[in-house]
Amino acid sequence: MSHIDNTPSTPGKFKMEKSPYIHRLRFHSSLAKLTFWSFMFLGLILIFFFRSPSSSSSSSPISSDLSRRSLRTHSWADPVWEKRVRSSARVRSHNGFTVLVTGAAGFVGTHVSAALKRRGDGVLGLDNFNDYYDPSLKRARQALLERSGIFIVEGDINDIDLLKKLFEVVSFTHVMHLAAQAGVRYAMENPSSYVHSNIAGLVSVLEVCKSVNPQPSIVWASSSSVYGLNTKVPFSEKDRTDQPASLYAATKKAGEEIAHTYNHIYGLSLTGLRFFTVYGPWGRPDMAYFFFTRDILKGKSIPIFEASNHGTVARDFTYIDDIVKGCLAALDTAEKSTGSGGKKKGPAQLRVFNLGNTSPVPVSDLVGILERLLKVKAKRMIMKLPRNGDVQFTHCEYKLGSEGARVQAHNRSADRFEEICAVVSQLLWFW
Ligand SMILES: O=C(O)[C@H]1O[C@H](OP(=O)(O)OP(=O)(O)OC[C@H]2O[C@@H](n3ccc(=O)[nH]c3=O)[C@H](O)[C@@H]2O)[C@H](O)[C@@H](O)[C@H]1O
Repeated sequence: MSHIDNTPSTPGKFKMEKSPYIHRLRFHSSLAKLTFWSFMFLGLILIFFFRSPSSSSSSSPISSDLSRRSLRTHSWADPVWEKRVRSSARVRSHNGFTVLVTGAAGFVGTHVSAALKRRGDGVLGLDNFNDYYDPSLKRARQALLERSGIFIVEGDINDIDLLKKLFEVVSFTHVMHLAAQAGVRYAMENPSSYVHSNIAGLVSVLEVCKSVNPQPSIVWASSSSVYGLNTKVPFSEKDRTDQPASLYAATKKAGEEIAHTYNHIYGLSLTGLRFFTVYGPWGRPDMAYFFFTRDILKGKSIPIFEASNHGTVARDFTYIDDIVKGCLAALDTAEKSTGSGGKKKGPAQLRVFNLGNTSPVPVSDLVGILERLLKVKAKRMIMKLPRNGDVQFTHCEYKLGSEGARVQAHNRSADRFEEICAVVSQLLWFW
């Protein structure tokens, strides 16, 4: 792949280094040691738990508990840690930016971080490596970024003390805020994770950004899902966004309103990007193109949704390289925030842009492409579109000559939909 230099195009190459035979041999000889150290470790945890002051005060607020935990685990006083942070954020090109990328071990975060670094910007990553999907994929992306000199600090965006510390060490000119709880259907299972990351997390990032001096410009990930149950196509930024069909969409919509507030009160420069079903190398295993490929190869049935009256379900699938170009263009065109130290000094830029491919593809066609490239016939199971967050279609509109033309200019050209299969089949080492 051309888009991440000097790195393998799939994480499979990392996994290959771990031989299953080596694991098996080591397993028997290490079993006794493992049992011994497990008991030692358990003992230490129990001692720590009973001696810990927080274990006796169950009434302490969650936030301060989180903050205490983070203070215990971060090695902030460690000059080596600070050196890594500074070195990762060092600008290597004339007029380059210093960018804090949240969610850097995520799918989009990894690609954006690598692209920024490649053109000479300073990049520091932040990620909590949660287990929404297999964290080993996030670790593999981390290893990839490390090779190009990008350090990912392990921590949560809700950890205000950590965010403040990062701004103390580095004066970021921009924040690329991509950390979020993704996936529309998972919101039925774990609603609070969406509130925690997409609302509380966004607020804590903005709280810190508004307080520092100088304030950074912020570009952040909204979603095509904010168009919700709208039936007018294509979706324009001017369309209504008050009918979300999932809690995910509602939290992204809330994010857009929160952005308005911080822009209005504190003069933060804010650009929200509505991503349309992003796909590509290093993608997320919870997405349909991923598990469809896995299940077709396993001979399992594929649930293909259709709307009432056999209506087609379609998505404006958008290739990752286009999204990266849009993110970089949004950073490049972002104006400076106007406030400082929590005080607004004048009106600041506030923008929302669609980032999509502008040509929706029916899900049944996606399965057809996978069948052709995998050379395996899928067992199609046509199902009624469930009422758990899915919308019938998404369709991105761009207006040439509009304010967003520069940000969106790149997104109309590429249609690499057929790369899905090649990429995903290489990623199947996860299963
Ligand atoms: O643009 C967004 O804002 C969102 O894009 C993505 O959501 P979606 O567009 O729902 O992607 P994805 O799950 O791959 O389903 C693809 C298609 O397969 C259909 N689908 C899905 C599952 C299934 O079992 N059967 C099926 O037909 C399904 O109905 C759909 O038509 C991101 O995950 C989300 O985080 C957010 O960024």
